[in-house]
Amino acid sequence: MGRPLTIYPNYTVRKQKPVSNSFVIMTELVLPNDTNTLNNLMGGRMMHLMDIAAAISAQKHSNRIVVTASVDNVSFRDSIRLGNVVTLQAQVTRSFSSSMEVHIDVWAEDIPSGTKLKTNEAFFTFVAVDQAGRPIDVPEALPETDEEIKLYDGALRRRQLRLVLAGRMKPAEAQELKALFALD
Ligand SMILES: CC(=O)SCCNC(=O)CCNC(=O)[C@H](O)C(C)(C)COP(=O)(O)OP(=O)(O)OC[C@H]1O[C@@H](n2cnc3c(N)ncnc32)[C@H](O)[C@@H]1OP(=O)(O)O
Repeated sequence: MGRPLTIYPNYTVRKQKPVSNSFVIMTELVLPNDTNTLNNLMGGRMMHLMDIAAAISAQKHSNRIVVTASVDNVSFRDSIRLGNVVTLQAQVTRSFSSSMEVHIDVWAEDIPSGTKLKTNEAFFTFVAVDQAGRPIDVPEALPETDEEIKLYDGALRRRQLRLVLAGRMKPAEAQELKALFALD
C-alpha cells in the first residue's frame, strides 16, 4: 500500500500560462494632435500608447485589473513623423507574486516610402489588484521560445535593479544583481 495522501488545506497550486497568451499588437496613425511643432510624435503621447499596450498584455496574463507600478528606461532614438503608422508589440516576460514585467517594442512605418524602423523598447511593471486596489497573485508565466526564455531569465535581475532604484529593496539583498557585478 502507498503512503497516505497528505492534504494541505491552505496550499493552492498556482495556475501557469504561456507568456505568448499575453501577446498584444496595437497600431496607431500619427495625427496632427499627437505631434510637436516639428511634426514629430510627442514623447508623452508615445508613453501613453506604450502604457496602454503593455497594460492590455498584463491584463491578458492575469485576467485582472492592473496598475502601472514602474517604467524602466525609455529612450527616444529616432523621431516618429506625422503620418507614420506606429506599431506596438507587448508581451509579459515573467510574473512574480502580484507583479508582471512586460516587454514592449515600437516600430514606426512610413507607408509611402515602404520604410519601417524600430524606434523604442522598454520594460513596464504592472501589479494585478482586486476591486479595493490590493495586490493579488497572478498565474506563473511560462516562456517557450529561446527569445522568451532569454527575457524570462533576465527579468529577476531587472526586477531587483528597479526595486533598488525605487528604494524598495536594499542593494545588499539584490543577490542576482550582485552576481552580475561580482569579480573573480
Ligand atoms: C494602467 C495605469 O496606468 S494605472 C495608473 C497608474 N498607476 C497607479 O496608480 C499605481 C499606484 N500604485 C499602487 O497602487 C501601489 O503602489 C501598487 C499596487 C503598485 C503596489 O502596492 P503596495 O501596497 O506597495 O504593494 P506591495 O509592497 O505588496 O507590492 C506589490 C507588488 O508591487 C511591486 N512593486 C511595488 N512598487 C514597485 C515598483 N516601483 N517597481 C516595480 N514593482 C513594484 C512589488 O515588488 C510587489 O510585487 P510582487 O507581489 O510580485 O512581489
